[in-house]
Amino acid sequence: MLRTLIYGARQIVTVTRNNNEKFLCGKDMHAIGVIKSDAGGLSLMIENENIVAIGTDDAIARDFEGMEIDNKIDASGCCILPGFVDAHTHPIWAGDRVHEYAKKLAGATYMEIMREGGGIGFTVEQTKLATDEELLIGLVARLKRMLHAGTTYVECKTGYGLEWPDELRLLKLLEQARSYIPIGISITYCAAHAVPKNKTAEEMTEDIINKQIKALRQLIDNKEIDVNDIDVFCEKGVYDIEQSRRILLAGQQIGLSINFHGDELNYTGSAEMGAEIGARAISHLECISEEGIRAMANAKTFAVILPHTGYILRIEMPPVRKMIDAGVPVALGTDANPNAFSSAMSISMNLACVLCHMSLEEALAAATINSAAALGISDKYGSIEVGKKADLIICRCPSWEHIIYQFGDHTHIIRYVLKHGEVVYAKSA
Ligand SMILES: N=CN[C@@H](CCC(=O)O)C(=O)O
Ligand SMILES: [Zn+2]
Repeated sequence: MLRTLIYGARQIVTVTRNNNEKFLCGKDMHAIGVIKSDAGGLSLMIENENIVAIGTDDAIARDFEGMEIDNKIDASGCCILPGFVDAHTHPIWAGDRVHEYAKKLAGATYMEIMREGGGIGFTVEQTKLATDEELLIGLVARLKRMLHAGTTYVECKTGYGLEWPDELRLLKLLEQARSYIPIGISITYCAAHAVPKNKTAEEMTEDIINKQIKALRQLIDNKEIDVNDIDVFCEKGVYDIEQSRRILLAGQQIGLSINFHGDELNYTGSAEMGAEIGARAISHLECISEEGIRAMANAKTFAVILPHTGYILRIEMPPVRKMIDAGVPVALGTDANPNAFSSAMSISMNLACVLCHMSLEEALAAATINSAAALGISDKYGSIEVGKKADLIICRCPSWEHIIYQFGDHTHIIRYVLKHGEVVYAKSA
């Protein structure tokens, strides 16, 4: 057995307060657990991959007296937080879209660019032209940036292939990435991300249901690929509400959880439809209705908020305060993709606080335990609790809030990132 001790910390941010909460909602999102030391430091003991004890340095030293400790990490002057869980990313693609960024700054909308063949269509073309090796190198480099920014688990969507052979290639590369980088990966199948040129949404709906999802089922049954969720871009001019419902239900029938893009640029009724069919999570929701908020609160469907997207597109932010007050569990993601080019959850949290009016505590709960729950993994990840996986960030700062407050400066603050108890990133002195 490998035993690792982290000692001397100023604060340990457990996030959950009563152990075993699988997510936080309503007022509980603001009341996160933080252990502070009045005198002396705080310790956390890890055995193999798991957290086995949390307490003062003195108490942990007493409890483990005489036992062999293989690694010791000095966290004096530091705060320990759970690794961030990024609940929504599109990390596998080729060809950037910096030229479109300039167009957007000059006033072009997301849909205007998409209708001219840019946006997702442009990235699909560039991705098709790239070799497997190029795609894998780009993917692993992006995942590495995320890991160094404190993300220890990430949802990764396909969606720049659209048709089966191309989507299959992306699935295989996402699966391969697991052996190149120690970050947790939850794969989401998102062939319904856009409609390919010369096809209609109806033709693609049939193709995805009758061809792609059937082929996917075989791969999953043969244990060739571990896919978790099914996704659709449910949006005016992309997949309509009924096409989205059919695709999502077909995915659900092969055992995938429903986790999709809805009510982003226009109100489509995605929130109501998602809650009705048992979606675990719906992302964006900038245009959600009051009825949609009630439906998601009742169904306890996670709202995955992506503030970087609203910021870059200069669109109205989702009504996050109303959602939290109504009891919708709120999670957070970077949306990392060639439109919203960003990989740091600390930046998403800052934007969530300033632009979506979340408190620091709510933003952290959304970026940890709730994002883990939005991916169905909060039994093991998303908080610091005895028995959970030791996915941790050690930050040098006077109090944990600095990781959000010091906008864009996470590289200066994060000293160590641990995945399953192992140091996978250490800031050079
Ligand atoms: N809205 C749809 N999909 C992505 C954007 C992907 C892209 O533009 O390449 C999103 O979540 O923002
Ligand atoms: Zn997205």
